[in-house]
Amino acid sequence: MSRNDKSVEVKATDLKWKKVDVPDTLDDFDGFYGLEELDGVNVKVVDGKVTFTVSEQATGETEQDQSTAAIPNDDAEVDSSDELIEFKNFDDIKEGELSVASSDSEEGDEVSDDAGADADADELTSNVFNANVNFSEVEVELPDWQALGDFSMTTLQGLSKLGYTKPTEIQSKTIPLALEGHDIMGKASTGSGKTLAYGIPILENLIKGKDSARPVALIFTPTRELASQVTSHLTNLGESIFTGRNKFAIMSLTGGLSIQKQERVLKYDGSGQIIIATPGRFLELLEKRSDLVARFAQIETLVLDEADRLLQDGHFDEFTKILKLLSQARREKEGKRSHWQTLIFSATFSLDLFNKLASNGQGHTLKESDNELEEVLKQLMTKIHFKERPTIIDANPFDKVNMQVKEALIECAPLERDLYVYYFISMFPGTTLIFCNAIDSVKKLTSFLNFLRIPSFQIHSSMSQKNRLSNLEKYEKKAQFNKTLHKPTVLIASDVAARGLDIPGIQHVIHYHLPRTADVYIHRSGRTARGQSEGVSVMICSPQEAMGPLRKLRKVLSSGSESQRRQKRGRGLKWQKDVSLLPIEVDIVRQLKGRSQLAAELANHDVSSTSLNKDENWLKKAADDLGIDVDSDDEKKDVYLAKNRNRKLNKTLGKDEYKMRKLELNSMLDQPVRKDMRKKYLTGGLTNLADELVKKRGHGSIIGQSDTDALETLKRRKGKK
Ligand SMILES: Nc1ncnc2c1ncn2[C@@H]1O[C@H](COP(=O)(O)OP(=O)(O)OP(=O)(O)O)[C@@H](O)[C@H]1O
Repeated sequence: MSRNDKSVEVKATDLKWKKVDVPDTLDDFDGFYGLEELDGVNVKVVDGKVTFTVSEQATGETEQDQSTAAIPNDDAEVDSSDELIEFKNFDDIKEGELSVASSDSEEGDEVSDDAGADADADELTSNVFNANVNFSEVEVELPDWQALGDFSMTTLQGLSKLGYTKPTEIQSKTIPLALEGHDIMGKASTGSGKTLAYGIPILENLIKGKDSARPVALIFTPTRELASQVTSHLTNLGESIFTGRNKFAIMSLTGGLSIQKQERVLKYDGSGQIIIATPGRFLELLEKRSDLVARFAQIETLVLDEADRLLQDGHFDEFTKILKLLSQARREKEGKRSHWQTLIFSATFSLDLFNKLASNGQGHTLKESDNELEEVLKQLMTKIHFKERPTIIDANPFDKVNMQVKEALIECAPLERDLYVYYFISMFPGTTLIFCNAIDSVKKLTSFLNFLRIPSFQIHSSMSQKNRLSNLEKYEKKAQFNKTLHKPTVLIASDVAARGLDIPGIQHVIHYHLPRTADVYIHRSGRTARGQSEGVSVMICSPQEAMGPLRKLRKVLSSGSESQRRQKRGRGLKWQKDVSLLPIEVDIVRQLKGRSQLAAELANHDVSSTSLNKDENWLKKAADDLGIDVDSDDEKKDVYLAKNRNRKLNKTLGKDEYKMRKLELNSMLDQPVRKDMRKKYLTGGLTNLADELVKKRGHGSIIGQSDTDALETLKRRKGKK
């Protein structure tokens, strides 16, 4: 198509497909192997959909001319965009799918009306072309993204491939300013796309940068998992930049992995242009290799993801040391005036952070009327040297918990937490992430649920990095498989997994223990309802907790300036009205009680005996290292060790006892749980349960229970109020 031709968009079905003769060796199976090709057509992906444009001149000609016009002759200028389209995996296309595309349909074929043909054409385009198009080889248009800035085709192709046709609110507000180099403090709810809000401008700088030796950005995250996730998010988005570029251009630097290997990789040309690091490991590297200080002092952008967490606890000291080293080196090399761009993001710039920062400085306690973010920023500016006063972008000014999260509460006796976790997962067999405040509880709950034949995986901070990542992968794989069977899959974690982790498809978050602070609650609950999806967050607490920690938590969550809240919700809600009680089917709880108790005993045995073995091995190893014999009486003499040992021994079972309980539990688990226990016969009562069973309708493991979706159950309940 020559440049000065105007082009018009045409449907796939209106294109002049040309059959390609298939060699005689292949039986043609009624065209199933029929290859079709096109030329003189410009392919473009707009808003994620494949479109075809041909020159206006070509569409106005006769059938005969069009077919020759479609074949560029020697002297006609062949536009680089003219393409022969060959679709890979042709045999993936179901038979007849292309029949809509071929213009020379056989005589007597049923000619569907226009609307029907259009619908078929759209279906064909989506099934065949969008599913098969290789985004890195076609031109992409994403108008809503391109309105934010002049993006490279690499970024647009990456966004198209990921299916992100529209930016989220925090992305729309952040990206234009970030591209201009401004300092930004961004706040947006969990799962709202903050990673790409700072990631896309940085990727654009990498793509457009001329000097592959100059580092572009340093991104700090509080946990290794989050660093590895941000690395894969950015690598996925910018996938096509790696052809002809060092594959370590984007890399993570975290603990738990070999520091020697990381040093070696950093020596390759073009490596580490974008670094995603945890402060501890990064500081270790800077202190070990002064040349890295000079190198990374040249960055264009510094990012603090989960900034409030990074500036709390242990991270803060490491972080300020890193900034001091880099700022000093920058001043020496490029003078006082030169400074990198700083972007800080979180879903919670919490009061706790403010009070911590204020307590170290000359700050004052925040009054209700103050603007929380402004005050936190004032404090931050005494700790972090910004290039200018950062622009505050608050994409979530009113609500703290993501609006797409439906919250609920289960009140139960302190010793019935396990039973109600089992009840919830039995009733709502989806994907569930359970948070515990203690690692011991994580271990016990994992064992408890596995005894109840509920596939459960654990991640907590005392596991090695390798085990944490492999358990996360095992969970995701199992969840993918169980989803097709409508069976539950559970991940149980300590708060190391509370922040930032973007685990696909988590439907429910359960707070087995109430979190210690409001921001932990917000981040935990934000592991569900990612992107555009919705989710459920359930707190399990005793009546005593309901009047103590829960009351405090709900009041902090429902704080924020009252006028803002009233404006947003029409009237301030009392905290009790914020959260609905999860409806409980008491007769089902009763049926689950026996098996829950047995599983709890078996889990206690498992965890205690494992721990006792570990203690013994540790004691033996310590004695060997000291070259002394361990005398069994020594333990008895040490009061603490003896007490600790007895506590664990009391939870272990004898071999026969263990076997008996396991047999008893398994025979119980083979009995179906039945809603409304009083129904003796499957065919009696209002619903014919036998019919439901045969047709596999309703619940997979509770006969007579139809609801399997917690979100719908809670929405329906909210509607009743
Ligand atoms: N423009 C977009 N359109 C659709 N999905 C998106 C878009 N941007 C990001 N996502 C997806 O939304 C999910 C959440 O993104 P991300 O992890 O960046 O959220 P976040 O705000 O950083 O969350 P958290 O506060 O928990 O760290 C991810 O699965 C991401 O791939």
